[in-house]
Amino acid sequence: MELTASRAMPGHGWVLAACLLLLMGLFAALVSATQLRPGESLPVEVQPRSDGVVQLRFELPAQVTTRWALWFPREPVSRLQLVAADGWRSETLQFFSVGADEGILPAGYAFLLPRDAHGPMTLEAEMAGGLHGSLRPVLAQATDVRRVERSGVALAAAVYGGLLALAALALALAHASRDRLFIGFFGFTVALVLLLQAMNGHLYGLPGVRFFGLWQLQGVSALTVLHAAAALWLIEAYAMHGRGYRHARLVRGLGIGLIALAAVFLLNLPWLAQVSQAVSASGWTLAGLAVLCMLVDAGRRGVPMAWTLTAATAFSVLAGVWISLSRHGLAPNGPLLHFGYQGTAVAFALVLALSLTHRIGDYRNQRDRDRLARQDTERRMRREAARADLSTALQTQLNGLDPGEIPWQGFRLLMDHLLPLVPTESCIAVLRGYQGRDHLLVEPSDALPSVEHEINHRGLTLRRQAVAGLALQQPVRASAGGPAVAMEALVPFQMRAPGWGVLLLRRAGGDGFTTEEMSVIGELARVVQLHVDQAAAAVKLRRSAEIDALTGTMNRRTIDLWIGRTFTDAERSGRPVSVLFIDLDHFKSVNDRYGHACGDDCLRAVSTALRSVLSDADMFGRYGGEEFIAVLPGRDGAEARAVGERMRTAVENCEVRHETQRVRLTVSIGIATRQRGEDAPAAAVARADKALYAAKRQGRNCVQVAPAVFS
Ligand SMILES: Nc1nc2c(ncn2[C@@H]2O[C@H](COP(=O)(O)OP(=O)(O)OP(=O)(O)O)[C@@H](O)[C@H]2O)c(=O)[nH]1
Repeated sequence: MELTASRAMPGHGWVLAACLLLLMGLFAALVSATQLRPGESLPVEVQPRSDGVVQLRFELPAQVTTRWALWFPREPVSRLQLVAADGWRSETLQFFSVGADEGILPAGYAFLLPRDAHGPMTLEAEMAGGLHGSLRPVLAQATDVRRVERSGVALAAAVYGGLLALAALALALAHASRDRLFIGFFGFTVALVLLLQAMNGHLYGLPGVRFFGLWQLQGVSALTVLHAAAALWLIEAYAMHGRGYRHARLVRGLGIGLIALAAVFLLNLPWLAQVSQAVSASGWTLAGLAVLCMLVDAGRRGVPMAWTLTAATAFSVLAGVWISLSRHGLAPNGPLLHFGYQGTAVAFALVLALSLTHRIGDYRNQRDRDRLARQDTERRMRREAARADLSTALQTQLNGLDPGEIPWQGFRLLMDHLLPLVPTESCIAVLRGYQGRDHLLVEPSDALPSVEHEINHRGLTLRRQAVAGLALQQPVRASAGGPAVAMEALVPFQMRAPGWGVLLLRRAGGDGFTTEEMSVIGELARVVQLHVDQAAAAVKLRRSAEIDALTGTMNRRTIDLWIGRTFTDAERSGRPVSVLFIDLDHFKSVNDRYGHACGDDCLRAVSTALRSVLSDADMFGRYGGEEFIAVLPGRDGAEARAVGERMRTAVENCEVRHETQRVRLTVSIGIATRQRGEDAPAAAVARADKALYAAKRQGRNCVQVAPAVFS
């Protein structure tokens, strides 16, 4: 089975769009809550002076019904204090050190004006740390300022909470998947949270990390470039997943440069303080552009979510650059832009998180592929084990069987090994004319009578299907045209015509056999047939080594083997054994006169005539050329002479017909009987040979029995 790795999850785009819309809606609601409604604030005239002091002019209502406050968004000025001409001084607020009464996530600097303040007022805002362009004072009633502060806290909490939730998710995914990419995402998110906290001035009020305020703006710069390096590494790993990026070395070099820059910022060198912001903003922008290039390249290659990430990155870079410029008074500023940057950063992190969930789909596909591969391996191993088991069983159990029993036993073993692998209701092996015999094997065996009838009925069709040689599946119907009650797998055996055979397996219901099952059936059937053919051929070969090809009687090798055993048995039992040597008379002249083919016919005819005289207990064979031998266990010399005489007569009366010729032959016979103490045949054979020689000398066509000692 082939798996296509689905890169995108179904409905993923909709989930993403819905999440983003929800997030943006939440941000819009929270940001609007941080704004004062029209009429809630009074105008303030801002006049920066060359000595760094900013003059603020405004007019409070004459009626003192409520307390007024001046509120500044929390920008990174190191110190801020308001001074009135009459000597009134506000408390001093610092960006890098949050006072205990400012709360944990202050959104701005709030100064309560004197209780009785009314009419026109001029205040001087003394600040250190630059960034005058970002000073946007808001004059409102103290209760409204507190509400704006509370909304700011809620917005910041939502931003940090969302990002920290994504960081926790990244850690969980990293643990589950052991993919370094999720650790990268965790690092990216944590760096983003720290950066936003540092930029919003929240980091310096948190217990445990307050000390970070020591680095002042250089700390913010270090976090800026670290965040840029994390984004660079993460996007390179995500977008270039499994494939080298053309400019990978450049990107890595930039990343290492940014980390080195962060280390330099953390040295807190005084001369760097002035330029750290500009340098870090440039590094951040450069990294953003590199990320954009990689994402565009990835988008072109069809990496999922690459275009969405490109859009989110472009927004983030633009917002970041804009904020940087506006802080230096080079671009218009506004709360929406400030908070919008935070929203864009969170949206970017969310899009990235959703993009990374594609990896989960990849893992799932990979796991499915692994599982399928494992199942496939297990199946192959089971199949291989079954094949090996069957081969071993066939090798041991077919050995030494009668040729007629070999196919039956072989196909019985096939069923025994096949049925546990391919569960079926019934299994039938039909063999016709296979090695000269018909076989029908049925499992379960009590179905044999009905199967026999059915197979006879289907004989012609089955034969046609067997000869076609194609394994197939077909429905089995209870009646012609009726519904299918079972599926039948038909696997033909490859047999030499006119023999044919098929294996039929039936499975109840409509469930057919899988391709794998059909293949296993075919493979095991082939294995069995191979072994059966080999076993039958081996028997044939063994027989041909024992039998004389011309006469079909034992050959000399077999006779030598058996005569030795007969003599050993006779010595043990004390019974007599006689050996007869029979030689055709003047056979050379038969060959010369009628030809060799006629001579062969004569040898066959004489062999049959001689054998006809002997009993089953006697041994007979061709000893070589025109010489035969007979071994008669339990017969003494007199009995052997009588047998020899009958043999001689049988040949004498035999007329061999070859084409138009009629040939008559005679034989001379020499006989010897085992003597006491002889447990080997050599001496008796030699005496029989001498007796034969004597018979030839006597004039042939006669029988001579060897005396104990020839003179
Ligand atoms: N056609 C045929 N002839 C064979 C075969 N084996 C041996 N012969 C022949 O048997 C003949 C044996 O001849 P000889 O040993 O001279 O004996 P003989 O002619 O039978 O004469 P005597 O044994 O003395 O009676 C030879 O001509 C062999 O060629 C065989 O397998 N087929």
